[in-house]
Amino acid sequence: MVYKALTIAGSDSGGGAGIQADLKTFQELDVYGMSAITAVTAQNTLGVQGVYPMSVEAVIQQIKSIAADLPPQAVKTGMLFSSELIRAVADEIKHADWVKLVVDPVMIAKGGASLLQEEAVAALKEYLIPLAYVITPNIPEAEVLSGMKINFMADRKMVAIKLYELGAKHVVIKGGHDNSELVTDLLYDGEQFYEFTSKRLITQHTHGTGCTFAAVITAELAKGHTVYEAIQVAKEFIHAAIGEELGIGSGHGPTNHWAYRRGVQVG
Ligand SMILES: Nc1ncnc2c1ncn2[C@@H]1O[C@H](COP(=O)(O)OP(=O)(O)O)[C@@H](O)[C@H]1O
Ligand SMILES: Cc1ncc(COP(=O)(O)OP(=O)(O)O)c(N)n1
Repeated sequence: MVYKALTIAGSDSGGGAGIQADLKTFQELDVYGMSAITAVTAQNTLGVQGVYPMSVEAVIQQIKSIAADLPPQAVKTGMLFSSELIRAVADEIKHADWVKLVVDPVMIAKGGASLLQEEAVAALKEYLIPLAYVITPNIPEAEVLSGMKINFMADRKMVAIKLYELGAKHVVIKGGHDNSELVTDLLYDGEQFYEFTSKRLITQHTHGTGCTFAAVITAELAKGHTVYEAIQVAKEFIHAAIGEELGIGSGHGPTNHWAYRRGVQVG
């Protein structure tokens, strides 16, 4: 059986995040990767130098072409940029009846560049999040989506409930932006909370962690694993990818997508 996953996201010319991170991750996990590109970014480890959105027509045709011939078992969305693109992508996903949908609500790159227009947040909440099987915001994204401030784990739990009420079946609020010694990602499935914790690795090479983490979940869902199992793998994958630095570029370097496959053990 060949498992197939589709990413609907932006291109990162530097190869650390976006479509490139997703396809590398799918490949590392033995899942056949496909893409629908929503925007091209000119980007490197120092920041984002340009954002060039695709037309709605171009994005929709890419998705239709895949749906007609290569139906994926799981789909991920990343950078969607505008409310027009969000609405059109949500319509196509609904039409294709793709259930295993991982929505990574990408808003701002680590260097500060905006990858989502401000007015598009409402469209994310109204059209895409209700279709999500899993949503994977980081802390700042969860704050924007909920309109609530997160200081402690108790706040994160309240926000997770609020995001679940938007219609996502599983909410994962990632902990990379917290400053504690341990990094905890929180899962809420509508009934219970689960915490996935690892040691915080001290490095500036964390470009693309969110994309990679959500791509692992997508790949594992495509293989038929549960959300809980998929997050366990995602946490191990990202820990190895951050832990064994490639050390390339002079800014926030990309993670190492082959570290997990090579069985790298990071303390
Ligand atoms: N310094 C770190 N050490 C270990 N794990 C990390 C670190 N930073 C992020 N992670 C992990 O990487 C994933 C992405 O987290 P986060 O940085 O919050 O997302 P984003 O890249 O979307 O901002 C999560 O699984 C988180 O636990
Ligand atoms: C094209 C593109 N998509 C998404 C991101 C953001 O990726 P993320 O994994 O959140 O990593 P950082 O940019 O925050 O390091 C991106 N930069 N480019």
